[in-house]
Amino acid sequence: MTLLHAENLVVARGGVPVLEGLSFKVAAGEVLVLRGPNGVGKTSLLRVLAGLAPPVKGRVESEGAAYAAHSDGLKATLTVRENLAFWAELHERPVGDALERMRLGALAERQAGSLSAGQKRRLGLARLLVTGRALWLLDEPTVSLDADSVALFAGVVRGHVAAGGAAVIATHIGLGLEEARVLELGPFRAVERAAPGGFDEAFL
Ligand SMILES: Nc1ncnc2c1ncn2[C@@H]1O[C@H](COP(=O)(O)OP(=O)(O)OP(=O)(O)O)[C@@H](O)[C@H]1O
Repeated sequence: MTLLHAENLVVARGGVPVLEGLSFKVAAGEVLVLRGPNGVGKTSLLRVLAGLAPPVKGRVESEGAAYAAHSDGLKATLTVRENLAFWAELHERPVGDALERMRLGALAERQAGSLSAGQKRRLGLARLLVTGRALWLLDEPTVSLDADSVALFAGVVRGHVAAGGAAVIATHIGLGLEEARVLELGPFRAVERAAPGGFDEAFL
């Protein structure tokens, strides 16, 4: 079953096309890793896939996705448990075992604002579990995570796809998900973006 279908996408940021000619499908049970140098357009593409920004051209079809980005969208004054309860209510779902699965049990009564960067990240990822969405769109999900937490995260993704979910993940590091398909975005850079004289925009 296809959970995401992107067709002939042109993706812009700030009105400037950054990626073009992108077509791909993501099926249940699949992990697609987006790769490419800083500024190539991974975040911009994920925002379009999540429906947060429209594509300049092309189409995105999905049944809706859970999106997790740099700003985790956590409520700083609520506890870890309350944050998850808030998200669960929003999605009309039970909190279930999200706390335990992201090893947040011991931090359940702490205010989210007092967590370390990595702990906040784990809470942001626990949020995905309570959305009940089959498709996860993840922007650099392992930033601030230590090696154990990266492995924990990879295990949660593996469990999610084994249960019929799918994930699209922008990341610079290897996640140890051998089954993941990799989409290199470099070849899809929008031509208009290339400055004359071979100027390398990657260093802007
Ligand atoms: N708000 C914005 N307005 C205009 N241009 C932007 C904006 N945000 C990002 N850009 C530009 O759009 C291009 C794509 O950025 P994007 O964040 O999608 O890249 P990325 O591949 O996710 O990068 P990174 O690996 O550094 O996270 C970059 O050239 C960037 O400078």
